[in-house]
Amino acid sequence: MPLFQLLRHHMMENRRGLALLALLAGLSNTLVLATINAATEVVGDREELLRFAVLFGIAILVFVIVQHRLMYLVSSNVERTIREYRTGLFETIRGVGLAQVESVSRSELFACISRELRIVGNSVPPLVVAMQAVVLVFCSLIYMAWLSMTAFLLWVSCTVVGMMIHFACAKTIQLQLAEAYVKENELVTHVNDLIDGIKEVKMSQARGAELAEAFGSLAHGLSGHRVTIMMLYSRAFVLSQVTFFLLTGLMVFIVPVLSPTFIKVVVMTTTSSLFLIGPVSSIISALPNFANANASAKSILSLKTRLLALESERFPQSAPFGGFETLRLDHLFYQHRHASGEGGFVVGPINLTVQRGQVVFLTGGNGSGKTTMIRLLTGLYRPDRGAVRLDGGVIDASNLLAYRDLFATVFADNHLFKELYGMGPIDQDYADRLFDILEMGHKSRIEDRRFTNVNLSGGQRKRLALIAALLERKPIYVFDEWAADQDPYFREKFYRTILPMLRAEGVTVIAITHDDKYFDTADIHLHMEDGRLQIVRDAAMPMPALDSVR
Ligand SMILES: Nc1ncnc2c1ncn2[C@@H]1O[C@H](COP(=O)(O)OP(=O)(O)OP(=O)(O)O)[C@@H](O)[C@H]1O
Repeated sequence: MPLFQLLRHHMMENRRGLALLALLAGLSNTLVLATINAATEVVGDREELLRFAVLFGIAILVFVIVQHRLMYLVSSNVERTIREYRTGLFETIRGVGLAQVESVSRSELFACISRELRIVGNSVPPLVVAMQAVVLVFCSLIYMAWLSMTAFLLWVSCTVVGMMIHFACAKTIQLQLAEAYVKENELVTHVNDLIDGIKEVKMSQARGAELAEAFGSLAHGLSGHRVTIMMLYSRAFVLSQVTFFLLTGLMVFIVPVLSPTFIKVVVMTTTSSLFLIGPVSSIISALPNFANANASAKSILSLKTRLLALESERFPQSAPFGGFETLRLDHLFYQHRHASGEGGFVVGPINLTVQRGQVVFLTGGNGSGKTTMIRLLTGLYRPDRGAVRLDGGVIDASNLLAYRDLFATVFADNHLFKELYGMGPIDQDYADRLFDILEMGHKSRIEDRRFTNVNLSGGQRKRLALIAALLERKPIYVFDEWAADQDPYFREKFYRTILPMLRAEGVTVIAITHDDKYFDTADIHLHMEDGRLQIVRDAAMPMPALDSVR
């Protein structure tokens, strides 16, 4: 069962304590019942009655203490499991290769990390009550068997019938829940569309109306579905309750006929039966929770299995590279793969040599392979063939993390982190200088290692991203069409002030660009066409620094 599979680990660690507490809770509950029944026999005897009252009080006290402890133990174990799943999913995503992480559905991931795990957590208190009720029912049945075997057999057979009815209903409910889950995820996808595409939605009445209609019809279908599920639950509940009413009726009307016992045994078994209705009802009402939590656990486990099947990139930590003199791409070859497994666009083989301190420009038409080439160069994609070499040494799994740490990047679809995660001590003078050059001081600043404001225009956000990258003080900078978002004034600053400043600092810059006006600022100009790399100009070397071979 998925829910048990999900919670098993920590529950099994504490299984003895949990079993003991659940048993004690059930026994103390049964003791309450037995004490009441026994007290009804001695109503005239004050001394006896007092003794039973004390026993009654002790049973309740034990119940309260045990119940409290049990709930704490279960809740803390469940919350620990939820926490571990959340961080585990986060880490798994972090560890999956870039080429594969894009295949993960965002809405499914968000749903699992928040909604599904919460449903599992919320299902636990009613499930604990239900578990105790199971123990209580079990103990009370033994007590009832001791009172009257006939009453016991009647009770057990009716309960079995009631449970069979319930499980038959539960199967249908499970199927309906699985369908509702799919519809809920589709709803989330539509909300994502609305938020991510709000501008496009606002700009077209027809688009907005159609999206709203699709959402409305999904929501309508889902609410109808939910009503059906609730009605199925209600039917199951009513059937179970009726079974119990019939059961209690049997105690009063049939047991005296079948059993040659005294009237007081009939009264006691009836009391027991009535006493059991509460716990059994809590078991029944926990079943919807259980079914919901089970469906959620199933989706969580399924996502986890799919994520684990993706190629993980757990590379070992290695000593950082102090710097480098020569970076070489040696017969690099990479082929994109479609979700079907079919091979796609091919980049390479690529041969390129870059010396420390050089400024390299990469140009090329849309879809020519520039981004793919940059991802190979930065180690985000692993080449199918060929090697990246740093000062002659091959970059492989053993030193890839240290290699990636050589780069600071501003990608075209860069994400601007408000918090400067992973940055060492910030050089405040350098930061002030960068804010001055990029004229961002009046818009934002750095306080407590975070930007005070990131609600800015696209171009301004890119300028902050550039500041963040430069503050990393890495030996290689990669900029993917950074200047595309800037006006001519800041474009000029980028090519005529920032790049020369970086060259003077002895760092290497590799930039994808289309600004032909500034091509003179580069030491090497590369051009990409249909996955092949060509050298346009190499100011530093008489011989071409790269050759394109296919
Ligand atoms: N994840 C992917 N899976 C399959 N094919 C891909 C993937 N990413 C890119 N491609 C394909 O690889 C080719 C090169 O894409 P790439 O993004 O490297 O080009 P680009 O030169 O950066 O383009 P642009 O200037 O438009 O950003 C394209 O034909 C594209 O469809």
